[in-house]
Amino acid sequence: MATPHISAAPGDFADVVLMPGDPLRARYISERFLEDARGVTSVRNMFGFTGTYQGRRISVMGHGMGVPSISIYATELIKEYGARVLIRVGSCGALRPDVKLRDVIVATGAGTDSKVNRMRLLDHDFAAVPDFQLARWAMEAAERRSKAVRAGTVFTSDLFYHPQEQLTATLVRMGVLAIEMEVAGLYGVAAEFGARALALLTVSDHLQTGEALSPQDRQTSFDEMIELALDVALKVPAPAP
Ligand SMILES: O=P(O)(O)O[C@H]1O[C@H](CO)[C@@H](O)[C@H]1O
Ligand SMILES: O=c1cc[nH]c(=O)[nH]1
Repeated sequence: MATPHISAAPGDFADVVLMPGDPLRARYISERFLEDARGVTSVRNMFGFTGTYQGRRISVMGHGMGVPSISIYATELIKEYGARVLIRVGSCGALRPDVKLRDVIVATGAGTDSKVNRMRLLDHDFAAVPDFQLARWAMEAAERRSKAVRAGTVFTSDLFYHPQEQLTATLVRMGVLAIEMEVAGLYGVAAEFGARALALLTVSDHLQTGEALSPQDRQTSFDEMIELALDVALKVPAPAP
């Protein structure tokens, strides 16, 4: 039962899928955190793996860059492979001075310049929010691990190189923490197909100061975010066999 973009067999994916943008980060997560992991798809080198974490079956798959890309993979995972919980583990650019490099953000809502959610909702604005329980589990996990996280809104842009010079200042004025390229799309797909979604984001660069994480720092910071995502995954009741 391959789809146009996923070559896995039925049952190859777990009900919970962690999704980084970069497929190589998906491979890294499977090697670093999962036991008995095996590759289940590699169409276009968008790698997906399934294994276990503390005995719980979990998958991890890259989603690429941008709303169209994550929309394809999220839709096929939910509709064709039975995924019920999608957790984006991504990077983002900080907008506000009080948001620092390495901060982990629990994206409690996402504004966007993408039109996809308006296409879903008769051209009206859609409230792109995560599943509340997943977000709560993420906050509780952060507290247990004594990891400070930021909960707040982000902005999902179709353009990495944005032509509107006033965008950053306007988003700061609206209290938006960070900018990235997929969250609003993920929350829209989940809503459309009755799945649950959450996005955790690590601040990899700062739009105000120009600072950016070194590759080494990037790795360490992402590990902390992935541990939180896995804590959330462990809370999701496993499907009946
Ligand atoms: O690191 P990921 O998860 O890909 O996230 C961010 O990085 C990419 C841009 O460089 C976009 O996908 C953006 O959302
Ligand atoms: O989409 C992104 C990701 C990281 N930093 C940015 O400025 N934009």
